[in-house]
Amino acid sequence: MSETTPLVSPAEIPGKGRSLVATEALKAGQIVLRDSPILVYSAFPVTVDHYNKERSYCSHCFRSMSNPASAISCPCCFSAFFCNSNCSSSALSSSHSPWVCQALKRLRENASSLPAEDQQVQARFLVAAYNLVVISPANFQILMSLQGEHTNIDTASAFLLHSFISSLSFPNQAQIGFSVELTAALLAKDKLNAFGFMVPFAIHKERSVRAYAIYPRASFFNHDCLPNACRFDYVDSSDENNTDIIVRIIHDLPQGREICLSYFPVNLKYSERQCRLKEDYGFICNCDRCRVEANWSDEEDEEDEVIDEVEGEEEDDNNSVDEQMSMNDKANASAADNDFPHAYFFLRYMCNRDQCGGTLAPLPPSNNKVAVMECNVCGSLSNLDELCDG
Ligand SMILES: C[S@@+](CC[C@H](N)C(=O)[O-])C[C@H]1O[C@@H](n2cnc3c(N)ncnc32)[C@H](O)[C@@H]1O
Repeated sequence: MSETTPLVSPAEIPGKGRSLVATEALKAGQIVLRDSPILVYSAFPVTVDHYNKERSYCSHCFRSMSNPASAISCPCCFSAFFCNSNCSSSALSSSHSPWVCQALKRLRENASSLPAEDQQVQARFLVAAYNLVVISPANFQILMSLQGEHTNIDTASAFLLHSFISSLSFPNQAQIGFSVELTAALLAKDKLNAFGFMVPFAIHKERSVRAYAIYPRASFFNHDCLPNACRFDYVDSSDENNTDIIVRIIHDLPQGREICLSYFPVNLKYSERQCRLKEDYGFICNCDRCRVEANWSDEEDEEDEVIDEVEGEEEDDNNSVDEQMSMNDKANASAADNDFPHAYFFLRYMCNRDQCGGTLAPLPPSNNKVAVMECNVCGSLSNLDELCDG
């Protein structure tokens, strides 16, 4: 997308805050946003068990390390690993500045003061966020302008994390009003706006996140349980901007339509979606799909649960896949049913590869008549006609 002809522009949507809407009619597969992160941080806790995992990804570009044994480690903190000397030297003036290096060293040495693994990851975020004050005050201001208030965060947790950061002084601390409220507000911004880079998809391997990134413009996308756009990342590509996020339209849209992503795999059940949106994002979803599913009878929910239970006995640790199966079964059974008007979405836009749960969007439109769909989780490509025939 060029800066002069944006295909989406910010708008205020009643009850949903800021959002992005189409400035013109959009074609399936069109890229509506390409955005570079203001910060990226590792998703691994700092405890020893994770040491090897962390070595598998470059601490600067976050690409998979082709040969972890040859990674260049930071000689000062021994907590950062780089895939080559370019990443190592760029990191020293940005993501792994001397202050970050000192902070990560302290974090590793004092991991017992933050025993919960998610707090160690939050501490990594805070280190990356406060590092912006030193390396890019403008990006720190952008971060501060994103959604998320200090009141969204548990006070005890904010105090604990703030006391860790307070043990490391950094330049301009006074100018930014360094306080526990500021730390809590930053944590809230992370919670509401961070996107995860997954570890490469592999069958029979649990999905997990390698790093989190925060984007200035992609943070404006609101959620819908039947999204009309989905986001792709190509972290392992050799592209210079490999941590950019790319958002593509799933199907044609008219001008003025709000562009929404789903904040999690679309195959979750109504109750689970509502619960996650309330707990993690602080809102009650009232999208078209939720309005329909709110009226589904208890028996329908129980039917799904029975299918889940039977499948769960075979594979207890993969709930989302079980849910996908029941949603797909249901979609096949009632594609023309008014009770399930969004069945078409599951048939057309959900990846049917085992244990994937990704969403499909066409590749950008070309002269080629056949639409090629790409899955945003496993990356598989399929021909739309084949999918429909299937
Ligand atoms: C990533 S931000 C999206 C941009 C945000 N609306 C803003 O004004 O900056 C996520 C937050 O947007 C709001 N939001 C997103 N989708 C929503 C929806 N479908 N209904 C109501 N609020 C929504 C919630 O407050 C959520 O925590």
